[in-house]
Amino acid sequence: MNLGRLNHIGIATPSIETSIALYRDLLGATRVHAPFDLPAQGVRVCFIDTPNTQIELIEPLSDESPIAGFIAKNPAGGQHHICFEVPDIHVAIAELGAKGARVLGEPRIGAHGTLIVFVHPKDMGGTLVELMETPREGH
Ligand SMILES: CC[C@H](C(=O)O)C(=O)SCCNC(=O)CCNC(=O)[C@H](O)C(C)(C)COP(=O)(O)OP(=O)(O)OC[C@H]1O[C@@H](n2cnc3c(N)ncnc32)[C@H](O)[C@@H]1OP(=O)(O)O
Ligand SMILES: [Co+2]
Repeated sequence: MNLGRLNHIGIATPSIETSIALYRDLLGATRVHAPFDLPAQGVRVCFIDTPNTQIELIEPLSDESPIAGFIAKNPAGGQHHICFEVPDIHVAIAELGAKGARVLGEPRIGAHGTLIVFVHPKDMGGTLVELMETPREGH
């Protein structure tokens, strides 16, 4: 598996609008994309561009959201996951499994429209890691 670029840092929040204001007004973020719902993943998402990666703000869409538990434990939100690009998600899954790491669920389409999976935080030193298949040119 070739670990690629840091595609985004996932920040869980109880309110995407509140978090947008923080990044825009406190940190001077200038490229804030329009928020959108990702019902299949149980989250509302907003990408904020930085020069070398993105911030991915994620807000639970319901109590069944995979991040509802995180927000219950961290009511103000906080850093949730980091996402790296990989050339081939299936190769990554096979190699991680062969090394005994738990890959959570089946690959599914993420917020950037390519296949993603998550590695259990307990197998990555306490950090929830998302792997995302590198977008093809022009996508
Ligand atoms: C997909 C759209 C978008 C994209 O980029 O394309 C996204 O990234 S959306 C992101 C939201 N989706 C996910 O996070 C899916 C993967 N996550 C999961 O399956 C769960 O969140 C899971 C399994 C990591 C945790 O589930 P849950 O919170 O229900 O379980 P526990 O509370 O029992 O937690 C178990 C254990 O893990 C620790 N934990 C939980 N979340 C995190 C985290 N974000 N970072 C680090 N550690 C985490 C939790 O503290 C528990 O540890 P323990 O020592 O047992 O208390
Ligand atoms: Co993500």
